[in-house]
Amino acid sequence: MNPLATTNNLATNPTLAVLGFKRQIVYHLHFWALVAVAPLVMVQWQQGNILLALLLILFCLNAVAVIAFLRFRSIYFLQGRLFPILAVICAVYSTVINGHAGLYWSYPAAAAVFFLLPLREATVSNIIFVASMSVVSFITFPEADFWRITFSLGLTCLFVMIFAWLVGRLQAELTRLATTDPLTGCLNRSQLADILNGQIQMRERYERVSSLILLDLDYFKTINDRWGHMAGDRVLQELSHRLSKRLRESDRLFRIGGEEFMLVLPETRQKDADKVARELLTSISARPFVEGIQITASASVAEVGKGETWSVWLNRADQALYEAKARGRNQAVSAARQLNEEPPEDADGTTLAADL
Ligand SMILES: Nc1nc2c(ncn2[C@@H]2O[C@H](COP(=O)(O)OP(=O)(O)OP(=O)(O)O)[C@@H](O)[C@H]2O)c(=O)[nH]1
Repeated sequence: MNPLATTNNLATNPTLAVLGFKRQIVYHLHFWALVAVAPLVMVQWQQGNILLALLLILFCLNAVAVIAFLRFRSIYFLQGRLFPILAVICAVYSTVINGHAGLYWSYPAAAAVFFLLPLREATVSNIIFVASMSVVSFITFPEADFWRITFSLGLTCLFVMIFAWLVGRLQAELTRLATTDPLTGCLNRSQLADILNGQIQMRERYERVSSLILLDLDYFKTINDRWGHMAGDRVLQELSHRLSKRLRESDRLFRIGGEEFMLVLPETRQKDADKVARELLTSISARPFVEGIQITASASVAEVGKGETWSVWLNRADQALYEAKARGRNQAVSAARQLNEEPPEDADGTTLAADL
């Protein structure tokens, strides 16, 4: 896959969009820095600054490697970390030997650090950078210049740090908004394929078997009709609260439709997932919801089968949910296994909670 494709085309999920955005930043910074710095190699070489010219060659080689790895291998060469380190070293050394001509490069170098390193790492690096530049300018330039350089470079760092921090927060907030359902806070469908595929890989590679539960409220329409939509919304909120209280931290809770939820239980076999489903249905029917609303739910349970895709896995669970509804609701049904699959050791019929 082209690493930059996620933002050139429309990304298929929010996590990929953020990844694509970060890759674009790394790619463009390295590309344009290469264009700007390559001619300087000749200039410094001709001026006899051999060490600086060699450092700049190293900088350019790193930029070429990062661009090539991102384009053709979809990976970060050295995590993109060599750029800020070399940029800072070159800027400090160039200021020592070239005076103001070298100093000007410290401003883009300081800004680039914030776009390439994690915020905390970038802040610490730039504090060290500004301190080094202050020492160099104190030794190299008149006192008035020393103050100007220290404050202007410090202020540049502060502005870019605030910008990078706010962009990071905005990214996190947009990802949260794009991946969760605003009413209940559960995950929405955007994460569904990724998470189910992750469980399938765990099964294929490590024989770690996961299960999923589909859960759908019974006759929810009548709640809306009788108590109104707001009450219906509060039931859904309380339901997601009750469900998440019973789950482990590694479990994932999705709202995949109006009153339909999906729970992914990593490393949980069918038998244990059946038990969880029964307990969830009990927790729904045992106590009334807001305004004394009494409601039940139907559920289906499916362990991931060997070699099956996420849509086949989900489809098996869907069929079992239809069956739970058809059998009179308020019960959980185990999904039929794939045709080519052996039955579980403790297969005991399909209806699990007819006695609820
Ligand atoms: N309050 C509220 N209602 C919703 C929301 N999303 C979907 N619904 C309602 O949920 C109801 C679902 O109705 P049906 O699909 O007939 O399902 P049901 O009444 O639960 O019947 P069964 O599933 O067959 O037991 C519809 O009336 C939708 O308007 C929501 O976010 N809030």
